[in-house]
Amino acid sequence: MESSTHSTADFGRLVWISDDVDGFVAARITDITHNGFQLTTESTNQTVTRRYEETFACEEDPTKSVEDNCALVHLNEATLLNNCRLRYANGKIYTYVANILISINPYQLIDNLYSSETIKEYRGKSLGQKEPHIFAIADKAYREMRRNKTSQSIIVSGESGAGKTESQKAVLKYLCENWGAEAGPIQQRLLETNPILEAFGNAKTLRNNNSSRFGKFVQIHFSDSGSVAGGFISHYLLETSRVCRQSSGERNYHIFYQLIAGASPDLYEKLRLAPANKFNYLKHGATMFFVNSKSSLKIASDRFSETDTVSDSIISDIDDFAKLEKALGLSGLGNSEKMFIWSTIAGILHLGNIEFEENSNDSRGGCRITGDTENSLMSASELLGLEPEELRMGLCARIMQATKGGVKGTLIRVPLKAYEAAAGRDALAKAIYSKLFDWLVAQINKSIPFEKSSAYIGVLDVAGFEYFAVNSFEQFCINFCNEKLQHFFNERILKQEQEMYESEGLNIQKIEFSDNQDCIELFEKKPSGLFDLLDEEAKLPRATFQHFTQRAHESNKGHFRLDAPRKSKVKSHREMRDDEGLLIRHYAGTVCYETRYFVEKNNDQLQNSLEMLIEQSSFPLIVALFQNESSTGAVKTGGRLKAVSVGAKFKSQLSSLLDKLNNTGTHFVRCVKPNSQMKAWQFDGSAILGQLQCAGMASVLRLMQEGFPSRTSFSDLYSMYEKSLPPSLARLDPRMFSKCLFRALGLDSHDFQFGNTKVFFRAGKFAEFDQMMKQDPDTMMELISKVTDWLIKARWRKAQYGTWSVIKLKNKILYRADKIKKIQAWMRGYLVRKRFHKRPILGQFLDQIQANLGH
Ligand SMILES: Nc1ncnc2c1ncn2[C@@H]1O[C@H](COP(=O)(O)OP(=O)(O)OP(=O)(O)O)[C@@H](O)[C@H]1O
Repeated sequence: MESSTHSTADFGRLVWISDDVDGFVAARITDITHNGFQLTTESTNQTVTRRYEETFACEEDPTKSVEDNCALVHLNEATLLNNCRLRYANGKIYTYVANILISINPYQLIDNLYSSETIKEYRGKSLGQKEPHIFAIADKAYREMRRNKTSQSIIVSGESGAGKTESQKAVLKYLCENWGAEAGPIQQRLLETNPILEAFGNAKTLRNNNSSRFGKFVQIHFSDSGSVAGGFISHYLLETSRVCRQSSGERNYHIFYQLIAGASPDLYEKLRLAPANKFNYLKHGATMFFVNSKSSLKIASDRFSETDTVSDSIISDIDDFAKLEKALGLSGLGNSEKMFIWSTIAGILHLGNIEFEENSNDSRGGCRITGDTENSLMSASELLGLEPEELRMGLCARIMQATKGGVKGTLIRVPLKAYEAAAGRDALAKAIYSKLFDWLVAQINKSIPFEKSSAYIGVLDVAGFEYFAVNSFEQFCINFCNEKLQHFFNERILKQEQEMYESEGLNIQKIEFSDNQDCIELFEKKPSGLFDLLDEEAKLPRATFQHFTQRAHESNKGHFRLDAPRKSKVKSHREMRDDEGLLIRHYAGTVCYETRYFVEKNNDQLQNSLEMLIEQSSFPLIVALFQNESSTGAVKTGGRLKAVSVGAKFKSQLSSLLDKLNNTGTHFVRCVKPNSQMKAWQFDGSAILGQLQCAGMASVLRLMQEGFPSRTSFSDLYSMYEKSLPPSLARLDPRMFSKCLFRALGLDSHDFQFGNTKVFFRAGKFAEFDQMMKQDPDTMMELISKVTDWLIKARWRKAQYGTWSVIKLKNKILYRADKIKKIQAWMRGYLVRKRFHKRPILGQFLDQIQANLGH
């Protein structure tokens, strides 16, 4: 609790205490001990004790909810959780914490929430003027882009299934519907990017039926006149391991099922498709289709692997395939390109069905393709434009360059063991899929070009912090990304904010927050950083994950953020050897990474023989996929192409992303997953609290409680109004003008503070601030007339005061003259009395002397 001193006045007071299930429950203080409280819980009437720091101040009326959390008297994580809970129970998924939007997934479509009518209602409205909404954030970003002439980013974060992608789609829709009309077909194409990205980049996981397995930054570019000019999508870290293997209950990328469900009979036949359970790359995960009972399209009965289906409000395999076809067409892809995509996807499925066995006839210990999967070899070759024999050779042997023995540089064929061939096959499938994804994004970008952009609004949607029972290289990269974003958030919201208060001379108490720079350095510092060590390991002739892990521990001995797995609180992690895992203390919690496949996953380059094989494809598009330098992540060094590891590529992508973010105005949307069962309107307090904490909301709340989240400089405010000002106001200096504006609006002096160059608003007062900053002529004229009125009244008051002062002064002067006369008279009398009073004494004294002398 904020105060450290507690007295009997606390008796009977309601506070929030932590609770394993609800996050916090209300309880009344019944006694105070030397280190904590004794309390009775409100709901269950139980007596409990808690340390002081485990209790949080509660509002006088805990049933009162507010749109902006900053309007509460006590800003802490308990009141935030309670406010969100109350709002969610009333069907409201959005809540502000100052300018940050919290969005809690309803897991149900809410009528009219994203309709065109709602879009109209939010246009031009300040934050706080209407109910909290993602549209209000989009509108704010747009207005700030126009006003400040700088690009803006909306950073949408949250764990898987929290609603990031839906939020991003809503922003896109809002911007396109409001300012996209002039962009013509580009607007439609921008909106149609989602079916393509989702088909190839989303999959059903245990946590989300439509989980994006890649990160993206979608930029909408605007012309000088403020209309949508085009767009650009950057993507990060597609989860390629999913192409070959999924956990039980999860699916591969949607496209595989969509193609099986939606292909016309001819296409189905041509691609030699079959139900999902006939393909190795699909059958280990869930094989059911997503269906929509209301759809007019029905999946042919012989395409089902199982009778079970899944229904989801958003996904339907057969309908989504139809949408995908349309979207690809809108993006400018013709029938031949679509056919290339379908045959590549089917080719990957058949490739996955090729199996290997050791070849006892091969004296060099090689393997061969099993007899009953020869058909799959034929199908895969045909669909990928390869010669079957070339594919067979490419898979069963590796081509290497001789470095000793014989002529140096001679190519030699090294036969592979069955398991090595299977690994090569999977690597090939993953490489083709990820290059296809890169190519599709590049096609989308080509279809939404812009000639001239004056600024953009970018929406960042990347996976939030992840922590599972087993954490591998994917979580390692995602969590590193989240550390970087958290650092950015800290810098933007917390550190810079406090520095500014100081430089502006505002007396705000310093808020402590945990700086995660040391954790970032653990990952990226040269040469001891984990990414660098991983790259170094790959250069060794006998690279092993154990050696990498050992070096990671040795090079970072004593690092606060790194420990051996045996220090973990989880038993299964403690059983890991020191050279098998890394225990990393992230800002959001400690994660134990199993390093087993780190080296392989970091190096996803295809063996030369497979790369050469693909180059021989008779399909130019397949060849082109692998020739695109930017998609391979290769860099030119001294005229030669040098392969870049996954980690190094991701690190450089992230650094350019952060450069972009640093140069834009930022808006944060924190998405929250309300429960792990994906149930509509179920609020699991404890899980939600954990997410709010991970999102750094506790420090924000403390800062907001003390600080002033909205501000503008006097000169900006003045210059915004300058052109419309009448001469009587134009004469004022910017600071004076701002003061007049504030007085005219009747703002309470407690709600704002004047700094050296800026004026600041308290939390919860954004509506007034934004009203002032709105550049629409009507509002400006209204405000100017208010200021003029106020100024006339103020001058009249001044004149009145002046007259009164003159009259008062005259009276005062007369009064004082009268009094002075009295004082003078009294003084004169006193002095005279004093003089003559002394004489008799002196006379008596002289008489005495004479008498003495006479005798
Ligand atoms: N605003 C919303 N209204 C209705 N349903 C929603 C909303 N937001 C999310 N959902 C539901 O939750 C599901 C998951 O949302 P979404 O895919 O946006 O999560 P995500 O945070 O992007 O997850 P991931 O990181 O796994 O991609 C959606 O498919 C949808 O069913």
